Amino acid sequence: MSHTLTIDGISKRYGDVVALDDLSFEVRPGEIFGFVGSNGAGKTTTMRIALGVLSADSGEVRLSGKPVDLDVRRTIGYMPEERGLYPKMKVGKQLAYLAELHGISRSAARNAVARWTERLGIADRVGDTVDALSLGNQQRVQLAAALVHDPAVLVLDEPFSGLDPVAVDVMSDVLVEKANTGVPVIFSSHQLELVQRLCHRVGIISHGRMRAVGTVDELRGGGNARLEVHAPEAPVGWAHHLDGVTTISHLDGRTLLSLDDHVDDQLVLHTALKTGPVHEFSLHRPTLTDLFREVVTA
Ligand SMILES: Nc1ncnc2c1ncn2[C@@H]1O[C@H](COP(=O)(O)OP(=O)(O)OP(=O)(O)O)[C@@H](O)[C@H]1O
Repeated sequence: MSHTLTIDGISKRYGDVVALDDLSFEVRPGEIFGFVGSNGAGKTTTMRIALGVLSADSGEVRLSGKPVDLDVRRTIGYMPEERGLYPKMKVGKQLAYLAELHGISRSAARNAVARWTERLGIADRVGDTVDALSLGNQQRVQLAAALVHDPAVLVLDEPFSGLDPVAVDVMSDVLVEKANTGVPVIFSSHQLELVQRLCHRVGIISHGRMRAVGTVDELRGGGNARLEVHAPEAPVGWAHHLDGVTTISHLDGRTLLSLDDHVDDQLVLHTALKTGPVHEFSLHRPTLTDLFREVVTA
């Protein structure tokens, strides 16, 4: 059965710190949702509340309409940011134990451990204790721990941090594969190129509030266009007087401008030509990184 994870108006304070302020969004069946935001924006707090290990002051998290209780929690595959493995326990034994904790039979757990350790490239380490593994391999074990009980939802807190490029590819393939079976997948990350490439939709959180949600294309369409102008003789500030035009940078005759919707780029070209020759004039849509900067500094 496919599920929708709904975060409905959750707020959370730690003393005076407002960690989450009426946050709402949903992750749909088969969707990979990228959850991005600055350090301290509220991502981990949201995910911990979604899993039910932390309670919200107000608001609710539901899985297909059902509030997250102990039963629902067992169907969620969670990868915590602080990681949560027993360092002295053997990888295979630990994964089988965690699968059984989620209600999987012993033989099914054994099969799942074999399947996922093979898939994640750690099959030859099942007899080792976790603390004997490199950090990247511990992370693969942590992902295996989130997968061995065949979860209905995946909630992953910075699963890509510290992974080598091959491990990033393996992790990406696994998330796509799970989403293709109808599982909603949410992960947080600071690697925005990866998020842009992998996610169906993205949510940008800042100071505990969701500032933008949508497909990468929707978000990029909504952001200001970027104009790159190479006019070697143009003085600093040549575009400052133009209405709706913001200078982002100016270096060695190359100026990067942000254009509001109503701005006619030909007027900008005209202005640039008045300063001398224009060797390059190119308009592009913002990347997710550009949008992120715009949203979090707004
Ligand atoms: N246990 C806690 N006690 C007090 N304040 C906390 C606690 N946990 C989180 N906070 C505060 O809540 C806010 C949100 O933190 P959170 O860890 O959710 O952010 P984050 O987006 O996951 O950050 P990062 O990208 O750095 O992991 C921050 O201001 C943080 O300092």
